Formats: sequence, structure tokens, C-alpha cells
Amino acid sequence: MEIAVYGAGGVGAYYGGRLAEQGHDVTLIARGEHLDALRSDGLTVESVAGDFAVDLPATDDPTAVGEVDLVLFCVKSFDTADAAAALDAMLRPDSAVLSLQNGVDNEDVLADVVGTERVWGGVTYIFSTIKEPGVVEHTGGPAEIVFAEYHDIDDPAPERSALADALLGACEAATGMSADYTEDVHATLWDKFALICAQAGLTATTRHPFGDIRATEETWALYRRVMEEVVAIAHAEGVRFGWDPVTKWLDAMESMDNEENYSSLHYDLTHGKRMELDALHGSAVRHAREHGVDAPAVETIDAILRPQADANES
Ligand SMILES: NC(=O)C1=CN([C@@H]2O[C@H](COP(=O)(O)OP(=O)(O)OC[C@H]3O[C@@H](n4cnc5c(N)ncnc54)[C@H](OP(=O)(O)O)[C@@H]3O)[C@@H](O)[C@H]2O)C=CC1
Ligand SMILES: CC(C)(CO)C(=O)C(=O)O
Repeated sequence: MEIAVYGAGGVGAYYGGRLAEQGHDVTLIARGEHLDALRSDGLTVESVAGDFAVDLPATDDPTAVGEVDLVLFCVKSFDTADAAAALDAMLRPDSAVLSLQNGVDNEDVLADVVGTERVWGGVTYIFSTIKEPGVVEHTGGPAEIVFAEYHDIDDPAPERSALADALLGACEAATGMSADYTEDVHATLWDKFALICAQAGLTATTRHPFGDIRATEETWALYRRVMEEVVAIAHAEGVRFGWDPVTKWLDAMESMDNEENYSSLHYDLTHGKRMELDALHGSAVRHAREHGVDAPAVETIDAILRPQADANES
């Protein structure tokens, strides 16, 4: 496959590197010192699933990449609109743009620019960051992608494409990652949104790792309440889960060996980087108000984190 990774950071460079290891034709789109290092020294990945290094073409100019089958869209949500505006030169009518971002609004922004039929919605479960320019550190998580062709929530899901099958096959063959196809992309996006609002919200506000949150009765109850509120907002949006996300995630997280993990939001907060608060709790609050759903826990987390998010932005 010909793949461009738009936003070759913690998530994008990890998956782009893994697919390149399998011989796929991957180009990284990055910028600044990270791009300089990718160009001069190649990409180094330090991973709990096995370290590797790979030399890939890297650029900050999407118009220099040429047309590709697939764009892995992995910029932070606050960069979505700007990056989307430069997608056109990489896309044929049958190319796809797969967002692996957190949040439930990115796909609609992409669809407005490139057309819904070329957008795939996706989520990923991984802890991976830029450790230093040119070096990505994957510290945990199953490194799984779940995706499908995007569509308006009121429209039926499109048929699974040959390109989606090709990506599933590529991910299956790759080491250190896996992929799954979802029959309901909206349920998948909101299911992850419920988890990330709880995981990111509680690790960022308490500044404690997941293990401490789970071990503290009051804080674990709040983790649950955040998920319950987000699921209520999803129901008001018209999302129909074939499962109960709160039970599913609490069961999974109860037994998960991830005591030391935080979240990408906590990482950005503690490293003085711009935070995705507006795409996470900010977005949940907007969706809640739109539907008249009460979301006091989510609103509180948004309010607590807002001064730090503003400080990191300026
Ligand atoms: N990190 C994780 O473990 C997880 C992250 N996610 C989600 O994945 C998405 C990506 O996160 P993450 O990988 O951590 O983000 P990173 O900040 O590590 O990577 C994004 C990269 O894209 C670059 N970039 C942004 N805009 C452009 C542009 N126009 N041209 C070239 N480069 C650009 C950024 O550069 P610069 O730094 O200069 O802005 C940065 O290097 C987020 O939505 C996040 O919530 C989901 C699951 C886990
Ligand atoms: C769910 C979690 C915490 C890890 O995949 C995540 O998405 C993030 O840190 O952004």
C-alpha cells in the first residue's frame, strides 16, 4: 500500500513505521526538529513490542508526497482543520483518510473538506509519544486500530471496501500492532470517547497514574461517572451501542495491568504542550448542552483543566 502518515508523532510514526517494516510505501509528514531528525537519522521506535529503526521519506509539504491509497491522519485535533486543507494533493477519488485521533468531531471536519466517502473513522489503543526528535516511545497498550468507512449517523454504513480489507491484511501481517473492522463506526468512536474522557480527565486532573485512580474509591467512582455521562450524551446523539460501554470498560480496566499508564492529555499537560481539552471534555460539554443532557462531572473536569490548557496554548 502507498501510505502517507499526516502527523508522524507518537501514534502516526509508530503505526507508519510498523507498516513500513512490512514493505509498504510509507511517507511521513512531520515538521520542526522532529522532521529534521527523521530526515537526517531516520525513525527510531523504542517499543514494548520490540524496538526498530527505519529510514523513510519525510516532508512537511503534503503536495510533495504524491497520490497515495491511504492517509493515516494523526495530527492533534486542534490541527485537524489546517491539515485537512492540504489533503487534496494526496488523494485520488478512491483514496481514504483514516483518522486515528481521539474525539468525535474530527471525521466531520475531514468529511467537509474531502467528502464523506473518502473518510474512515478510527480509534486506537496505545500509549506512544515523541521521546525526542526522531524517536518515538511506545510504552503500552495493545497497539490496536479499530476503523470503518465513515458515514452520517442517519445513513446506512457503506459496504466494506477492498482498501479496508487491504489495510486489515497489512495490519495483521505487521508485528507490534493489530486492527479490527467495526460494523458501527459511530458506536466505536463514542465508546472510545467515553473511555478517553475518563482516562484522560482523571489522570490529568489528579496527575496520578491509572493504578492510583483505580485504587481510590472516590476517584474510581468519578471515573465511572464520567463514562456514564458521555454514554448518555452518545445516546442523545442517536448512537446505539450493541453493548454497555461503561460495564465493558470498567470490567476491562479492573483487570488491566496498566497501573503506571496516564494518557496523552496528561502527557501534554505535564510537558507544557498544547492540550486537546477542547476536542475531549470541551466537545462533550458542547454535545451535552446541544441535547440538554446533564454532564456535571465532565463539565467539572473541563473547568478544572481549562486554565492549564489555556496556559499551555499561549
Ligand atoms: N499518544 C497516544 O498514546 C495516543 C494518542 N491518540 C490520539 O492520536 C492523535 C495524535 O496524537 P499523538 O500522536 O500523541 O500526537 P503528537 O503530537 O505526538 O503527533 C502529532 C504530530 O503531528 C505534527 N503536525 C501537526 N500538524 C502538522 C502539519 N500540518 N504538518 C506536519 N506535521 C504536523 C505535530 O507537530 P508539532 O508537535 O510541531 O505540532 C506532531 O509532531 C491525537 O488525537 C491523540 O488524542 C490516541 C490514542 C493514544
Ligand atoms: C485510551 C488512551 C489513554 C490510550 O490508548 C488514549 O487514547 C490516550 O492516551 O490518548
